[in-house]
Amino acid sequence: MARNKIALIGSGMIGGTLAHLAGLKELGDIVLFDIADGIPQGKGLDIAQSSPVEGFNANLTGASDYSAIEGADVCIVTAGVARKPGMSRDDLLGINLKVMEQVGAGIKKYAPNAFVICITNPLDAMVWALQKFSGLPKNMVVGMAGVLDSARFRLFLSQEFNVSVQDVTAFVLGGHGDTMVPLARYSTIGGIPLTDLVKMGWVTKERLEEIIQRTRDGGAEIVGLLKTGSAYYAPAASAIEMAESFLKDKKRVLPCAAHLTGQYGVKDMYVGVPTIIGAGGVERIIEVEFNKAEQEAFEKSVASVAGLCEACVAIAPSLK
Ligand SMILES: NC(=O)C1=CN([C@@H]2O[C@H](COP(=O)(O)OP(=O)(O)OC[C@H]3O[C@@H](n4cnc5c(N)ncnc54)[C@H](O)[C@@H]3O)[C@@H](O)[C@H]2O)C=CC1
Ligand SMILES: O=C([O-])CC(=O)C(=O)O
Repeated sequence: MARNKIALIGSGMIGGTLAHLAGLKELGDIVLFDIADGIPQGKGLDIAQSSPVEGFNANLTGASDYSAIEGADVCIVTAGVARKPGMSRDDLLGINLKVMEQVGAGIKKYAPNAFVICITNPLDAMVWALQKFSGLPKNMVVGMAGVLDSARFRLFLSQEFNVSVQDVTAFVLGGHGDTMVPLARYSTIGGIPLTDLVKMGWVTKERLEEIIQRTRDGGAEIVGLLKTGSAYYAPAASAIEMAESFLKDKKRVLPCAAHLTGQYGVKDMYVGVPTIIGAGGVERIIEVEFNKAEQEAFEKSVASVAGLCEACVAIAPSLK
């Protein structure tokens, strides 16, 4: 059986890490693409030279021409710019929207059957625009954010409770911005909801709220430390988990920015919700019940994403 083909559109910090992880996991042959000629070729060659040491088999190539992504099974999009300290993700909208238009055209022409995972920020608006620019089926275009935000929440919880990260589950839904919605009721330690752990005296409500706020600020905390850009190891690992679920038809239950057609009362927008990802792309959207406070927080987050989509339409009226 021929190997899968994985196209990485954008070969910066996340793109390079994606290529390394996809190689180590033998997910398929990898094409790195970037407009900065030399970078994708150099990173591809460097990672390929690690393969005899690590013992993985994958062809890695770099390109600055979209024809190289022809027939890709998966495209992971990180093309664009990242924020620096003092900026919000939303400040990237104007410049990255133009990048999504080019990327969408390239995918439409050369990889119309691919499963597309968008990472570029501001995530929910960019994946929405990318789907429209590419014209690919909505279930085959998805945004990565919830897996990352939930991983951050899981790490902070495992540290707080001194338990293995493997025994912590978490759901962070809504938009990938300051209004994201970490759900304590649907996040667990060994299957026990955090709200029960508060009742059991394992953690106070106030301390849990601090951990939730640190999760919301997780991206900014790293931007503040790195100063030159944003997180890339955990974002890459998160997108690889989604790609693997598609390629191996694992049907993982993962929070992703998915196209909504009325679920959660939202229409024609991408927002973070629990999904099932398998060979059919986003195969199912899981609608959990919200209590009043959760509903209000989710609606606030959706309103913020809607504002960003409107800002996109103001720049690119064809998106309407
Ligand atoms: N969704 C999420 O959870 C996360 C999203 N991000 C976002 O991911 C994006 C990428 O982050 P990094 O890899 O750290 O940035 P980076 O700056 O290291 O890499 C971006 C790459 O895109 C390339 N590029 C720019 N315009 C292009 C175009 N028109 N066509 C093709 N390539 C183009 C650049 O040459 C550069 O190599 C940023 O927008 C960042 O905000 C970052 C972390 C998490
Ligand atoms: O914070 C940023 O700009 C990058 C990002 O989305 C994250 O790490 O969550």
